Amino acid sequence: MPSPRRNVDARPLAASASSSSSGPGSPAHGGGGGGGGGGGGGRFEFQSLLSSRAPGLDPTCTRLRASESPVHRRGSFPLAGAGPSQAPPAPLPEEDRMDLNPSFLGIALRSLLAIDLWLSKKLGVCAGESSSWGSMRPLMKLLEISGHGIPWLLGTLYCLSRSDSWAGREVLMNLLFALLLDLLLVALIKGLVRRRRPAHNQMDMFVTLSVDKYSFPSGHATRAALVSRFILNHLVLAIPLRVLVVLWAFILGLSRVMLGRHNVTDVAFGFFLGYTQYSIVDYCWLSPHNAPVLFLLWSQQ
Ligand SMILES: CC(C)=CCC/C(C)=C/CC/C(C)=C/COP(=O)(O)O
Repeated sequence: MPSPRRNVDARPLAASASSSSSGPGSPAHGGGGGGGGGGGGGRFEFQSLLSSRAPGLDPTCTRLRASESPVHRRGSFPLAGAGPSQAPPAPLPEEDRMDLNPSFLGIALRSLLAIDLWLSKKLGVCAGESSSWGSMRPLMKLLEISGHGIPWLLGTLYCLSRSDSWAGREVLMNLLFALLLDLLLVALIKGLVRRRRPAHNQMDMFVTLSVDKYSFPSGHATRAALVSRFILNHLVLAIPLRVLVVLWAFILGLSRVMLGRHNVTDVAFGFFLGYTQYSIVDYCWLSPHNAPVLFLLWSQQ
């Protein structure tokens, strides 16, 4: 649902004509059709509406022969009083042409974004104490801490310091590597994309980095997917516990939207990124064979 970047100037054409031919709002400047003319023909639809409906306009507009019509002369627009000696208006800037003629991909992305914003707002039922599920907010915030970077980093370091087997150390060393890689990638993408958190979010999170003012992707969702995949692959757990790990990851992701911290796409991409990060960690798996120095250093601590 593309929306024209500039509003349509509803002034009579004669009034428009008195201003600059490429001024804001003037069709020559790319002001799209008022009736939702974001499509390729929006500019000309707007022009023909004006020339056919507005009474009392300069007759030079209506006297235009078909061959002089702007439909035939792309990039120009007839102006009241504009004589043949006047230079034709400059052609539309490239970015305006793209705006008026959005690709299928552009429309699909904008529609997805609109659905995303609408759904995220609907699901943000714990965004504030006065929200419809506001009483659930403390529970959601507890879940938030369960997926925060600090407890996971400190917990891993603690277990590493207590581990007395090489196998245990190897797994924990890789978990530490995974958590650091996750922090780095999420910070990098947040800094590049710079998508603002939803307007209904209250910024009352426990210890954040400066990039955490941005929402894409959700760091909690990446960690949930990464850690749960890691646990499922490296810990021998009974089936009910495995189900619990998957449920935790899913509910943690959902809670990000319910708390109003994120839009749905932030969480969906976060899950995808976390899942992919595990594949990277698995591919670069650190062991005493390929990273002996790391393991020796740690064992001397
Ligand atoms: C070693 C180091 C740089 C630790 C920093 C740990 C830390 C403060 C992580 C931030 C975790 C956080 C609040 C992420 C934001 O999650 P979203 O789901 O809101 O994106």
